Amino acid sequence: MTKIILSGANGKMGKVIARCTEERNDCEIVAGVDLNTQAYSDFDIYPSFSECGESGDVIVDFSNPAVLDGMLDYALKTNTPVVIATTGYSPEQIEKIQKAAEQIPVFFSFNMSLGVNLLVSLAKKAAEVLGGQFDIEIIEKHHNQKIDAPSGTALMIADAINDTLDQTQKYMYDRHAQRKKRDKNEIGIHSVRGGTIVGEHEVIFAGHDELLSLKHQAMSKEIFAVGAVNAAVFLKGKPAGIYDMGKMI
Ligand SMILES: NC(=O)C1=CN([C@@H]2O[C@H](COP(=O)(O)OP(=O)(O)OC[C@H]3O[C@@H](n4cnc5c(N)ncnc54)[C@H](OP(=O)(O)O)[C@@H]3O)[C@@H](O)[C@H]2O)C=CC1
Ligand SMILES: O=C(O)C1=N[C@H](C(=O)O)C[C@H](O)C1
Repeated sequence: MTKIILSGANGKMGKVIARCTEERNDCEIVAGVDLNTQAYSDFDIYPSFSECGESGDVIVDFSNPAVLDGMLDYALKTNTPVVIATTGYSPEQIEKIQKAAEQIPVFFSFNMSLGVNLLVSLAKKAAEVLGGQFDIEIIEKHHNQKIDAPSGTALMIADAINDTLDQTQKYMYDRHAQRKKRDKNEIGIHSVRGGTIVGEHEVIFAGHDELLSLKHQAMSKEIFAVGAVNAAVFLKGKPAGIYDMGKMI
């Protein structure tokens, strides 16, 4: 039985995770952390990690970048593995996560769905073949409650393509102020926000008279919850290091 501490317990994803663990017999939530400490299930919710009086086997985090420092302090002090799904981190925060992974197991992915993991592989393959000849643009669409833009997944896809193309690409987030043609070595990244869109990511490779499009559409938040809970069960007992979807499936 994997005992989970749920960070962001009162958020949209936190509540889906709580529901998802109730249907499983290999894990349970023993405590939550959230600014809103109102309990809705049979575990207590603490306002911060420094006030969390429980211990668990793994922390699962869908919260806010502001939680990172306190969460990593707690995880390092108590030697607790962490599944980090939150997006919107600064480069310094990402470095901090990587440093923590030298001491504890950290599962870190901006998208916990199976399909996006495959989309990343397909986009890398397409970039290998078409990079340099086709223009690459990423369009992400999310609900109107999302705080960060572009999405963590859009950046993860762009980084994977850029790795394949030997870091030759610049990211272009906004052409509003541009008074020039598109640069050959750029990846355009565009964000749409509206309604209850769960999450869509499309990568287009636009060439002369032809266009290739790779698209993933999330139909529910459950796909992320299932991936994150599977990651928590997978992470228990693993040695220190950085893990992602590719290492789990
Ligand atoms: N990797 C993946 O597959 C996925 C990642 N995500 C990411 O997960 C994160 C959460 O998403 P979602 O559940 O939709 O967002 P919500 O805003 O619904 O939930 C976040 C929760 O964290 C709480 N919170 C914010 N700041 C703090 C703080 N300083 N200390 C303690 N709790 C805090 C919020 O409280 P309050 O509302 O009071 O601010 C809220 O209850 C986002 O970064 C999102 O991008 C989402 C889906 C999939
Ligand atoms: O905030 C969300 O909802 C989501 N965020 C993640 C991201 O920023 O990529 C993943 C998913 O698309 C849903």
